[in-house]
Amino acid sequence: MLSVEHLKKSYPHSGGSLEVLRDISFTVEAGEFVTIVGPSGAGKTTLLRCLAGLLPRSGGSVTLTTSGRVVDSPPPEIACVFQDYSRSLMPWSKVGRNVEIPLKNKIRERGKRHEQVERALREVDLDGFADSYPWQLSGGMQQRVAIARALAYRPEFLIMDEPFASVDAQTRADLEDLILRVRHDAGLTIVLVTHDIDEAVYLGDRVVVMSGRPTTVVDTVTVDLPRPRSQIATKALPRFAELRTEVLKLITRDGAEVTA
Ligand SMILES: Nc1ncnc2c1ncn2[C@@H]1O[C@H](COP(=O)(O)OP(=O)(O)OP(=O)(O)O)[C@@H](O)[C@H]1O
Repeated sequence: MLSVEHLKKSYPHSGGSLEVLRDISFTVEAGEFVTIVGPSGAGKTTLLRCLAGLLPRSGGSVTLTTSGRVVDSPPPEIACVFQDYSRSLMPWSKVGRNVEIPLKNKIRERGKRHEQVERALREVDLDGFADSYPWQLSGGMQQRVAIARALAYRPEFLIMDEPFASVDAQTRADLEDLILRVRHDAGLTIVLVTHDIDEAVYLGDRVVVMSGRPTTVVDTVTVDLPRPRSQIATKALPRFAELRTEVLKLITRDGAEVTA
């Protein structure tokens, strides 16, 4: 379980300080899919970077309660996928190598590493593409490489920052379903930030709604929609519409801009 308690983050700004996260507390249970929405500039990326140990906190704590580890640097249990696959993949390295590199310290034996790479590429339906370069693939395929790289690491937690924001609508829907499938198969715990309320409700077990800056948690909405989810059947449920309205009301209470 991941526990976030009274997390605070300010940045130095114009000789003073910019308070971004004022007081953020929530937990993520093992195996849970938690989505986070909030207005632009609320500090969602800042929050994820603090959760992943990539950014020092100004106060509060982030703890992996199973191991008791306080997250002060990137922990081995967590892997991240960011929005901009074009910046996160190395264009000069083939797909297989991109997926393999983070494994180098974890798995010393080359053969085992390659097995893990092939398995991860299969999980995202990219078997046969290990010898392609990222620039030879479509945007959606490149983001699948970034997901495979995270999966190959066999993390307990996957932290995703707007991972589907740079692809077209149909690819986005396909990637959403892919992540639901791999999460189910690998028993992953996922925290995902999105601007898109439909996506937050469709994917999540709970939606954490953040206020505008200086940011607090406005509320957490439990998504009591049946699984497995389906782009057509789930989104046609009256309960889906009720939940998206509930989240939208919580966000717009703050006067925020969102994709609804
Ligand atoms: N490294 C940094 N140094 C100084 N200020 C920063 C830094 N990173 C982010 N900020 C500021 O913190 C605030 C929150 O930024 P952040 O990117 O975390 O928000 P966000 O909710 O993810 O935004 P968006 O929804 O637009 O992607 C912004 O005002 C931003 O300018």
